[in-house]
Amino acid sequence: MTETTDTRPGILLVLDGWGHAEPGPGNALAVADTPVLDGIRAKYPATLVEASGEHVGLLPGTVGNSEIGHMVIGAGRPLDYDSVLVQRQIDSGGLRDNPRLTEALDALAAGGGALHLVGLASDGQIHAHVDHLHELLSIAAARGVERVWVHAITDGRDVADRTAGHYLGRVEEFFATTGVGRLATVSGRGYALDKSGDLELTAKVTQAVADGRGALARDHGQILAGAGDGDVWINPTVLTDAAGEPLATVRDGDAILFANFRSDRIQQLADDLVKHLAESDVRILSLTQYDTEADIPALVGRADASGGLADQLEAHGLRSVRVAEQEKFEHVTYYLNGRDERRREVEEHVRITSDEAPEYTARPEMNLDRVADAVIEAAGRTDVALVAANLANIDVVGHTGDHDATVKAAEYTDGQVERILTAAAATGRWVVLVGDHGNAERMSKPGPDGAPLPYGGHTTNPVPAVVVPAPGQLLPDALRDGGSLADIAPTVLALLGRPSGPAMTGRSLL
Ligand SMILES: O=C(O)[C@@H](CO)OP(=O)(O)O
Ligand SMILES: [Mn+2]
Ligand SMILES: [Mn+2]
Repeated sequence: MTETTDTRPGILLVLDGWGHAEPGPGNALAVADTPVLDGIRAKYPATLVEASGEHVGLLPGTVGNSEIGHMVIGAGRPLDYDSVLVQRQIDSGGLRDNPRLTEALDALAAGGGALHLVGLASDGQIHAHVDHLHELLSIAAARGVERVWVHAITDGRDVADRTAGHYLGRVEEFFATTGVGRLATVSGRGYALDKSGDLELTAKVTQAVADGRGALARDHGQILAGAGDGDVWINPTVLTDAAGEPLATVRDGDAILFANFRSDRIQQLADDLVKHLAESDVRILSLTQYDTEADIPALVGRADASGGLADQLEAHGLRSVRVAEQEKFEHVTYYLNGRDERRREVEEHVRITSDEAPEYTARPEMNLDRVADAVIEAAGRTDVALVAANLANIDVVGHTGDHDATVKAAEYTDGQVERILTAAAATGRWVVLVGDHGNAERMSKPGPDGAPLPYGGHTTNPVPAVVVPAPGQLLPDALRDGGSLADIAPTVLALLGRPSGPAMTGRSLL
């Protein structure tokens, strides 16, 4: 790690979903007209860094995601992500003997209560893995629990759309192989995993899961036949018996286990169900630790992510201003700080909100101009050592799967980056730009018949990392190749003229 003697304040821009791939079908970033981003990658020290799989603490071959991406950028080291910790407990047999789980299951077996499993049914591995339901069903059967209800959440965002039938079929196979379990409700993730605070969406799932109230269907085939808007927006539906009665409701003596390993979306549903069942005698658990208001016991704890950039800035008395739109505000604050909600005196947060409902395809610009305004304002302050911002468009619009809207999102981002670079030069600041995982560089995937289908999910591609020097700043003419997101915090600290944190295993790219 080379310490620059030339210490200057700077700006860290995380371009969400900004991955790298060779030009080709579906690469919206290669098609987009982005002269500023292309220009700095050619002119200034730049490289590609890994942002997926074991490089950032995910299982090998797993696409990157915003949580682990921002956590590793902040921590300056790979972190065992919750999905890895769960898989490790499964593989070691630890989950089977997990005392919180066995105590709950034994109480159900003794009292005749039912277990309700609530989770995203896909193998997208961003929020959940459907195979974890298989393990939980198998453990419940082994502990003598007779009734297990699966409340499946359909995806269509982390995996190709209209694949819910495939995954629900897998869940039905789990029932056959483990000898226990039935499907009780099916809800699209647009309802069940809303994180915008729209509790009307959440309530429809809570009523279906807890009270068996909502649209009715005899089997999941009937549900999918009516799923006109794709997997994300499948109406929360209750499965019924021949008489049209709901197969399951949550009763006293039952237990609910949330099976997503990622908290930031399912936590809204978990809190709503806890409130809804406050007067009931229902044990509620989660597979991993959730950031809910309610205190929900978790089966698998999370890795320690302390000692990162936020702690180093605080230790050196360096003020930072964090800026993002609401979709990515937690990422540039809470996750960048290692899932630590302590607000440090040297830290200021600017959350850009909008009162109109987001229309990402129609308005790929989102509110990025206001994000850039806030970055430029903070850059003008001499008491601010670091401005750290997330530019959300490329990922958030990328998730729509709409190639042309994503091209526009990238082009608009290019223009706003130009404004920020101009302000940085005027205020004597360097700028580090990095993606947190790939997305828009791959907007289509071959379907079962080989024909390209729209794909709005993340990728395992590396992401660009660029250092734009402050005017007159002396920097090496190239960045070290072969790095990962773990090397960003050490690079930022070196540019600030500070050493890496002792817990950081990443090394400066300079
Ligand atoms: O939107 C989300 O929750 C995930 C995709 O499911 O994306 P990101 O990791 O970028 O938040
Ligand atoms: Mn992201
Ligand atoms: Mn995303």
